[in-house]
Amino acid sequence: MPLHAHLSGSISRQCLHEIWRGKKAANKTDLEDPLVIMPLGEPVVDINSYVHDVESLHYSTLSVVEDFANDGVVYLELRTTPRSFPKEGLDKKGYVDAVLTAIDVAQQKYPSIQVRLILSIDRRNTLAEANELVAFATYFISRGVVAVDLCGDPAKGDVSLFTPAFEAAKAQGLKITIHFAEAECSASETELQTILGWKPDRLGHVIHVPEHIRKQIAAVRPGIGLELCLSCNVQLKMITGNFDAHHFGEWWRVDGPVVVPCTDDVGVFGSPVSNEWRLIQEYFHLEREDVLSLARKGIDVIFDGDAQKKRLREIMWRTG
Ligand SMILES: CNc1ncnc2c1ncn2[C@@H]1O[C@H](COP(=O)(O)O)[C@@H](O)[C@H]1O
Repeated sequence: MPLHAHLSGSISRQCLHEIWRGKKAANKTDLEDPLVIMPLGEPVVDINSYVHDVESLHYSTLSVVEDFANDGVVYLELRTTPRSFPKEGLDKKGYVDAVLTAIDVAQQKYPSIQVRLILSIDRRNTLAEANELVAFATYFISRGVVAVDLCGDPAKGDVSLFTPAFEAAKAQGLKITIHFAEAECSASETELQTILGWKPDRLGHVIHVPEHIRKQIAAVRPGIGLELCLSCNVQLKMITGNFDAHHFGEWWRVDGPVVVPCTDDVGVFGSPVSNEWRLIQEYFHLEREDVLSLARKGIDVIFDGDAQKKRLREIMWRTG
C-alpha cells in the first residue's frame, strides 16, 4: 500500500528504454539509451526528455501501475507534478487528464489494484502556480485526485508562500501531505511550524526532526500518517548510517502517528514495496503480528473513502 510514490521516479529503466526504443525507431529522438546512461541508484534527472507526450505518459503510467500490481500492491497513491509540453500540445491540465486516463486503463487491465492520484506543488512554484494546481486537483476529484503534496528541491523556496493554496485545497475537501524535514536546509523551526500549522493529513520523510517537533507531530492530528522511505533515505545518504539507523525504528512504536513504508522513486532505488517490508523485518526485527498490525493501521491514513478502506480491510484481514 505505497502512499508516497512519485510517478516519474517510479518508471522502471526497462520502461524508459522501451519508450526510447519506440522514439528512436520513429526517428524522434537523438538521446542515448537510458539503460546505458543511467546506472541504478542515480536519480533519473532528465525524465522529461523521454516522457513528454500523451503517448509516453500513457505508456509509462500503465507500466508503473503494472509493476506495483505485480509486486502485490492492491492500493496505490501515485503523485505527480503536472507539467506542460507546449511543443507536443500538452498543457498541465492535459497532463493530469492523460495520467488519469492511463490510470483508468491500468485499473481495468490489472483489476487487483486501485490507484488514486495526488498532485504535487513544486517548492519552486509561485503561489499562482500552486493555486492553479489546486484548481486542477479540485476539477479532477471525481476522477480520482485525492490530495495535494509539496515536494521538490528542499533547498529551494519559502514554504510560507503556499499557505493560501493549502488552505484552499482543504476547503475543497482535498487532503494534504507534505515533504517534511527532508534535509537539514528544509528543517528550520519556521518552516516546520509553518507546515504543521497547515494541519497536514500526512507527512513524507520526516527526517531532521527535533524532539519538541516530534511531540508536536504526534499532537497535530490524531493518527497523522508518516510516509517513510527507507531505501531512498539510505541510498541518497539523507540519513546518517545504514537501515538500522533509520528513524522508522523510532516511529513505528509511537502511539498516534501511523507509519507507512513507501517507495518514493522505485525506478531510481530499485526497491519495490515488498522489499521495503522485508528490510523493515530484517533490520527492526518485527514479528509477523507487528507487520500485519502496521499494514492494517496504514489503511486508516489512505486518502480514499470508507468503501476503499472496507475493501482493504477485507483483503488485509483475509491475508492475516
Ligand atoms: C527524496 N525524494 C524526493 N524528494 C523531493 N521531491 C522529490 C523526490 N523524488 C521526486 N521528487 C519530486 O518529484 C518530481 C518527479 O516527477 P513526478 O512529479 O513524479 O512526475 C521531481 O521533479 C521532484 O520534484
